[in-house]
Amino acid sequence: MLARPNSAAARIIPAIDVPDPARAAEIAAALAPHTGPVKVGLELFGAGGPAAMRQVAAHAPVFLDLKLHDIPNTVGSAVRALLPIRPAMLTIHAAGGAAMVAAARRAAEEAGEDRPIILAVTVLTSIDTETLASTGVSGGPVQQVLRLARLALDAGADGLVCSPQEVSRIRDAFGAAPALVVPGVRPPGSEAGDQARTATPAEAIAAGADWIVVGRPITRAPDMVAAAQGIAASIAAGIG
Ligand SMILES: O=c1ccn([C@@H]2O[C@H](COP(=O)(O)O)[C@@H](O)[C@H]2O)c(=O)[nH]1
Repeated sequence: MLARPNSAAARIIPAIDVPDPARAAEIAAALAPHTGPVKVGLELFGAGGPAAMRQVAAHAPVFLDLKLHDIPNTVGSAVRALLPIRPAMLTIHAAGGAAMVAAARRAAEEAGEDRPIILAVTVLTSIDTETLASTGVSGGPVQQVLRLARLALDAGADGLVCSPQEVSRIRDAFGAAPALVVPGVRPPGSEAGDQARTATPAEAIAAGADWIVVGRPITRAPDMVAAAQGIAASIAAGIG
């Protein structure tokens, strides 16, 4: 399994959300010396499938963020089908329930020691209190994140995806063991866009994130490498 990061740069997962596999491989090649694992998500996987993921994986371990959410048999089978492309990390939705999480973990274990880290997405970082309430969940994101975190970790998830605003609460409740991968991260002065629960890279890491996921603030910057280096410097200094 992928080890926890040991440098500020290694904590940054750039999200390569482009629909062009060749461009994605170029971005991965440029950023890999300055960051950690790279994210392949629904946009790139939808455009280029396993072949696109393999091209990216030539440069860095892949955080395959497909957010699987289906009946347990289907999710277990989907995880099994993805093992040959060797994702380092793979996401499922905690809201799929304990049996679904357990099926994902069991399937991942078929890969042996090099198996992917199974990460359960709690509440998407684009969801605020009002949006969550509109789906029938009252009490706010923190409460729901903690509820889903317990469900997922008890069922066998290796870690969680949550916003920077819940990281310290998760560490308080569950300690150092769960791997925490944290999107919704915005360097000071950058646009939140559709992200609702945000904090800066340094704040997310100080709260206890293992990895932060940063997409547009890096991939839409005039100089992607400089943007990634700036984020790493802010983490190392604990500022920003
Ligand atoms: O709750 C979640 C889970 C995953 N993501 C993913 O992270 C990146 C964030 O991209 P930005 O451009 O930095 O907003 C993106 O690939 C999402 O699919 C998330 O944002 N929130």
